[in-house]
Amino acid sequence: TAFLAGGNPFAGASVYANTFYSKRVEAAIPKLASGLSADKAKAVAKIPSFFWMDKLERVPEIANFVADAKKMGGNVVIPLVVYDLPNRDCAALASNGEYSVKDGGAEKYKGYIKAVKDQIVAAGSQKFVLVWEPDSLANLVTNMNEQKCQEAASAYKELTAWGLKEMNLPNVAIYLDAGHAGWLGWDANLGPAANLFAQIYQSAGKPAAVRGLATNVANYNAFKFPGGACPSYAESNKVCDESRYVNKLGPMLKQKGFPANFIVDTGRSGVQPTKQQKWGNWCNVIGTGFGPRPTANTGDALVDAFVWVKPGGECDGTSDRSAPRFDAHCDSPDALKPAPQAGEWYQAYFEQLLQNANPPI
Ligand SMILES: O=[N+]([O-])c1ccc(O[C@@H]2O[C@H](CO)[C@@H](O[C@@H]3O[C@H](CO)[C@@H](O[C@@H]4O[C@H](CO)[C@@H](O)[C@H](O)[C@H]4O)[C@H](O)[C@H]3O)[C@H](O)[C@H]2O)cc1
Ligand SMILES: [Mg+2]
Repeated sequence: TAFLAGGNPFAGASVYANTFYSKRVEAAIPKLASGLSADKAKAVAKIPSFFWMDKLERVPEIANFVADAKKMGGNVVIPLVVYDLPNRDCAALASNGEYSVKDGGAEKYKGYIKAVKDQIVAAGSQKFVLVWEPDSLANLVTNMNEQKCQEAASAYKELTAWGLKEMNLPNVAIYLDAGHAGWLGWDANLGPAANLFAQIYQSAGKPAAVRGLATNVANYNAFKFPGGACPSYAESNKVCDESRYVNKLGPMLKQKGFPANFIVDTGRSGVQPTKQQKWGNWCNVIGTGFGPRPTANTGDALVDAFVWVKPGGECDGTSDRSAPRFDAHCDSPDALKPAPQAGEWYQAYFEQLLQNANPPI
């Protein structure tokens, strides 16, 4: 397709920093703890992060971004996350979505995808980069023991292949979510993961709009671990950073007929090693900082860009044991508390990221 004819959709492009996030940062400034710089917070509002369409009612925001992006002129890409599968986040409780397989969720999801497609088609030549359904396929690799994942597995696969065909548009570049080094980088998981991603790509008819995979979305791993040695929490997993993960997975996928490129979420990876007590702890991890700034100059031919997919300051899940969607991971000793519901603004977490940013903001 025209957009991807040149290969890397981020090359020579400016990435749109959306007004939904910048408004949240503006509102955070008067509440900043003393000692934190309002100017630094303002600077973060201009760093592009992805907008998560985590419910149907958020889809019309796209039109606002398209109008706003027009003012920038030049080669702009609008970054969005498609994130509303039925039985979403099937192995966890914190980010469950509005649709469930049991309750006609597959048909409702098709309505959601069509609503996104309508907005993208209406945007004419405006270009979009889509991260596709964080955690979904990764959960099918490692969590088929979870009842909600078992129940959703065929829906995840069928709806993903169907959705990619629907979204195979000339002004779209798509990266399927591929978990991260600490999730699928283990020897036991790499093969099954490569098989599943290649299978989905084939069953979707190898869509030209699919550029590859997104890794480390909403997680904290380094792209390249400082000094090369793996942190203790990586235990026996030698694939302990995203650079090793993509350079292992990429050739496996190419061999299976899926010539994937990658984008890596560096939004919360500024502090290494992290303070995770267990590598599998994913919720509002303490001590983290904004990481390497978004760029297409990654130094790795397989990696199109470093991106900020999880918007820093948006919560991973509530720490309130009595609240809906409470997941014990968010009450872990290495999770910042008290935390609001997933997706809500978490002021203290935003301040933590700002304080610990590396490189500094
Ligand atoms: O050979 N060995 O010695 C060996 C040892 C251990 C092995 O097991 C592996 O251990 C890993 C942990 O170390 C597990 O990885 C964790 O899996 C969780 C889901 O279950 C993920 O959670 C998601 O995180 C998302 C944000 O990233 C959230 O948005 C989402 O809500 C949330 O659900 C964690 O990131 C991810 O780190 C693997 O499954 C597991 O297979 C395998 C082999
Ligand atoms: Mg989550």
